[in-house]
Amino acid sequence: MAAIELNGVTKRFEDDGGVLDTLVPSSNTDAVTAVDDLSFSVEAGEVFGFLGPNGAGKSTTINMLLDFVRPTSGSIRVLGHDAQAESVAVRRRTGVLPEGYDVYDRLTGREHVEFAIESKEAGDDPDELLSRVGLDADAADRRAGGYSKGMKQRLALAMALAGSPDLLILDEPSSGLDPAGAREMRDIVREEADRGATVFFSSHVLGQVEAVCDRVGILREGELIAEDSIEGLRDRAEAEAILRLDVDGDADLDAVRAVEGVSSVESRDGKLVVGCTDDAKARVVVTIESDGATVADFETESASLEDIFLAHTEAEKQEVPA
Ligand SMILES: Nc1ncnc2c1ncn2[C@@H]1O[C@H](COP(=O)(O)OP(=O)(O)OP(=O)(O)O)[C@@H](O)[C@H]1O
Repeated sequence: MAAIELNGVTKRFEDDGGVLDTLVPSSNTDAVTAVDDLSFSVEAGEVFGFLGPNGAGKSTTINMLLDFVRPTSGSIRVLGHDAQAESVAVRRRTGVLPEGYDVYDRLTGREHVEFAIESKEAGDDPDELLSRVGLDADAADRRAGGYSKGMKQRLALAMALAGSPDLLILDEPSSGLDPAGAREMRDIVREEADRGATVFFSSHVLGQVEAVCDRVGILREGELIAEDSIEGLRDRAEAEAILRLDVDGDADLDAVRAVEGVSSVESRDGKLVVGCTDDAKARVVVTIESDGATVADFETESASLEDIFLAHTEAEKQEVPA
């Protein structure tokens, strides 16, 4: 069974502060399409990494799963419930670590977790949850206003874990955590998946999701541009070469993009960087030179997973090299 299912979901924020109104004329130039005809599903028990650069629409999607934001069109089901009509049922069964969680300065860490346990009508031991995220009894007794950024993030995770939710939604969970903290967080994600929870994990850092996710979806400008297992992405990376070229003169980038086997073309550090299959390398050089430019030098290397991610997310930033 799918734990999360989106069908043709679009969210346009109008200039009225984001209030849903499908009757607002589409000619409204101040409107932002945060999510554009998005369809995908996450299976129960899966750890799904939701990747994308800043502003891609990740938080908007999460807010729609929880009915904090209403889609302009399309339908969303979460844990078998309609995300809008049955949002109370969804939230009861979901633990959320929101991006940039603001603590209540004057409440202690323990009081935060007690509050989360009560609101889930659960019977967890608050100290156990706190120690699971690495906050000891001393920290539990302190007011959260004095916590470091990483401690606040740990506290938010403890609150999300209250009541052993069927679905965990973690928005940039590693932000503010040191490497040891990020590792502990990943261990908890795996433990939660092992007990059968579904984990929906958003991040703009590929490395964070690579170690822990079964599958990833890459979002760019509100659209899902890739959906694959980490293994699938790795296979793709192995089949790809990265070509870094020093070009004298203006290369016709559209012509390079049109070369069979080319998946990305962009300018990085004054070089033209082309992602392509191995056999397309010669065609790329010929295409550049047939247009009057000269390839002064070039080097090739295998693509890393990071390259694949950047190729997908930065494709709009293509420019002619200086
Ligand atoms: N309430 C809002 N009103 C107007 N525009 C909004 C609102 N919320 C988000 N947006 C716009 O929607 C787009 C997607 O934003 P969103 O916060 O969903 O991206 P994100 O992928 O979570 O980014 P980040 O990684 O920076 O958190 C952006 O262009 C943003 O400016």
